[in-house]
Amino acid sequence: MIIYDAGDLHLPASVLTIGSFDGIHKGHQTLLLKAKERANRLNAPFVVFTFDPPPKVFLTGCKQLMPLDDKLERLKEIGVDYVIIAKFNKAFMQKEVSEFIKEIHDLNPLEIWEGPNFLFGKNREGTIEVLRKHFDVNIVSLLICSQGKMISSSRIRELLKQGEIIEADRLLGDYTFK
Ligand SMILES: Cc1cc2nc3c(=O)[nH]c(=O)nc-3n(C[C@H](O)[C@H](O)[C@H](O)COP(=O)(O)O)c2cc1C
Ligand SMILES: Nc1ncnc2c1ncn2[C@@H]1O[C@H](COP(=O)(O)OP(=O)(O)OP(=O)(O)O)[C@@H](O)[C@H]1O
Repeated sequence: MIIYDAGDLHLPASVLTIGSFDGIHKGHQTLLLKAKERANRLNAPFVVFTFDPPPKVFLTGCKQLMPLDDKLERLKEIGVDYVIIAKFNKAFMQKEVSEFIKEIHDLNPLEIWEGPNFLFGKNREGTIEVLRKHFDVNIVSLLICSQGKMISSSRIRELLKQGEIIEADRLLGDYTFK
């Protein structure tokens, strides 16, 4: 189910992950599949809180790897129960860390899952340590590629810019979730 306003969703329990997830590359897939596994284990709905457009696209004008509809399709294949899509704009960006945390409380996450470099809130002031004061936050290890390089949406954008389509595709992965 797709929700456009986080305030519209109140859950007694959930497993949550928050992020841009542009491209749903292999690193994202590792994180999403781990969170899904935990949601199944805890018998709680799996919620993804994402942004449209991805914050980096809005802030820097860089190329978006994947249209929103494709992202939603991938998330459905992974078995996400609820996707919250926050419109990322100047007004949303001003939201304080404490206000965002209040919204998350309405989802009653039993666990939040992120990668190690996750930040959130106005001026990117929200860290994993801040989030841990309120929730059980779990971190997956950063997935790197076989040459030891970082897998990230930014790196894939860079590879595409340089015409390295095969390498970019490799990092995006083949989406065999079913
Ligand atoms: C309430 C809120 C406010 C944000 N404000 C800013 C901001 O002022 N500057 C910024 O660069 N990013 C801002 N972001 C985006 C985050 O830096 C980050 O992109 C987002 O939490 C997704 O994490 P990810 O980039 O690891 O996917 C904000 C995010 C949230 C949730
Ligand atoms: N290679 C990776 N391994 C594990 N988790 C990752 C990896 N890349 C991103 N994540 C996690 O996925 C979530 C969403 O991150 P985000 O969409 O910003 O990814 P990103 O690839 O780093 O994007 P960008 O390069 O545009 O900043 C965050 O919790 C982040 O830590």
